[in-house]
Amino acid sequence: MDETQIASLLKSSDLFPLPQSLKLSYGTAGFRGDATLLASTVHRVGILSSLRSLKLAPSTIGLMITASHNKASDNGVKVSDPSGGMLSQEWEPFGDQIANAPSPQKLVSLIREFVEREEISIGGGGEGGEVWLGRDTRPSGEALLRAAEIGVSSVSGCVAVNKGVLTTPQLHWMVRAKNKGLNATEKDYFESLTTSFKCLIDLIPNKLESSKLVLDGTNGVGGEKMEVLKGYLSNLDIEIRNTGRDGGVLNESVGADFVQKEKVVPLGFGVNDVGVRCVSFDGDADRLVYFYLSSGEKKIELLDGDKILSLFALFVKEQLNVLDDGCCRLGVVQTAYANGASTDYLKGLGLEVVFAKTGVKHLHEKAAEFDVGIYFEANGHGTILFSEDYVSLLVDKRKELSEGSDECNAVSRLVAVSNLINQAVGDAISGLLLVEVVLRHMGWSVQKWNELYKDLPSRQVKVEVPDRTAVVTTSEETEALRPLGIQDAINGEIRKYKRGRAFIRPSGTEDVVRVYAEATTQEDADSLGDSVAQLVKSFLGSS
Ligand SMILES: CC(=O)N[C@H]1[C@@H](OP(=O)(O)O)O[C@H](CO)[C@@H](O)[C@@H]1O
Ligand SMILES: [Mg+2]
Repeated sequence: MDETQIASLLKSSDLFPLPQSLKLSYGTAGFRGDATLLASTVHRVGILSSLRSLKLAPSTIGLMITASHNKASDNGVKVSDPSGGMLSQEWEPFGDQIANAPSPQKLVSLIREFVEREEISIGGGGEGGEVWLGRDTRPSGEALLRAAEIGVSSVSGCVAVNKGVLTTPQLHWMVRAKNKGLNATEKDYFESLTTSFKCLIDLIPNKLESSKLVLDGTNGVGGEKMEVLKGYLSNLDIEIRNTGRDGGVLNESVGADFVQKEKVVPLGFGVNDVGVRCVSFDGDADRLVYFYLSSGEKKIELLDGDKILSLFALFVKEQLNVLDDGCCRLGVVQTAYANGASTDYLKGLGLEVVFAKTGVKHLHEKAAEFDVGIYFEANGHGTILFSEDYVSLLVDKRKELSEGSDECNAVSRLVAVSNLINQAVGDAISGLLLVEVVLRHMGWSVQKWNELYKDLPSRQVKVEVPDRTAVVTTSEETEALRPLGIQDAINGEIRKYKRGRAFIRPSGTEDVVRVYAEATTQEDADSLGDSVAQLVKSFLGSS
């Protein structure tokens, strides 16, 4: 790094001093926190993104400003690698180091060391770097995006391109397309999704009239983008509520996280919606869950990520059965939060089920090991990954099949699904379109879909503790290794309940320890959850 580069980094870092006592970690999904404290973090992630782009030159990197399901006053930042996947985990420790560097001088010396170690060539006349920036609808997003732009441009030869308000999956999709040399605008995203959606609808053998779907847009970017998408589609009957324009607050008693965790209707939904198929997005539209009201009360029937996964798995498997394609390795990936009944159901279908740590970066990695890998977190974040080799095999196969035959239709469906469902990351918009197609294909109502299996009652509790990092778990997060003795105490509680299951882990996105409990009745699940939460408090102290 030459003197001019060092001076440029020092000058731009002076503009964004680190707030006192801020301690951040890249976590499950990037850096998150109170938006007023994040300018230095976002600026530094701008620098990191430029370095990543130079390291992998020529390539475009994505930088997304969002705090997803967290409250509106929070914000955050996460990075997309050129593949459209999450930032390589190998770079996360460097991200942590620079985000927490106490002074511009220390920051620059860390960057200097890293650039040398990684042999990144800056301003050497090689390929320049490019970072595409997106943000959700949070009011703090604009100023933070500006901080990111300044960070990106303080690295010589790197340019920041502001793509404005986007969902997280849109940005990931666009970055992936750009690096593959494909058309990569937001319009291309909408066109690609709607073309494959129409193709799948055309391939439905017995088309029935479809009923109305109601979307809870969580007062965020997802509702806004679904309104744009509606303009591209004639065959989707959808009503959009909680768009953010009707006075509601982002994620406040609305959205996928609220609906999935609380199991009650979001604001804006009520007695008039009994029996209607409804869907909720989260704040950056990378998660979706379906639900319906079975009575006039607030309680809902929830169709979570596990049920969406099961629906997708059935559909894909049905197509593979038509092809009699025993050589396609189809697998599903879940986390410890997956409802035990869903895992039993999937295994009962003869599917290979594997487990990963919480956070889509972990699930994505495992799903990519299959020809077709379906992954979902129970909270509704997931997608279907098709290996490139398998898609080309399908495309070649289609050429040999007679048009309109069952085999040809099955191949066409699979290829269309690979174009519809976001290959970069879980995407509420493309997930919604695929659920709608599959339900119509099966001729199923949301109630019928819900009957695939019955969820075991479960309960999630958040416990605020002085230091959540005191909880250390095994790699699949089902057992706590620290604090010493807590797992034995948890096991003691679990043993008291029929089909009891419970685990704890530190959240990667909130300053809490999470407790998950499952049992055969809701009372038992609640009681198990509460007693494990009590154990957490007594081992770690409450804050
Ligand atoms: C139990 C739960 O829902 N955890 C969520 C949540 O992570 P935590 O590390 O649990 O805070 O946010 C992540 C990002 O959206 C998501 O991937 C994950 O599934
Ligand atoms: Mg999200």
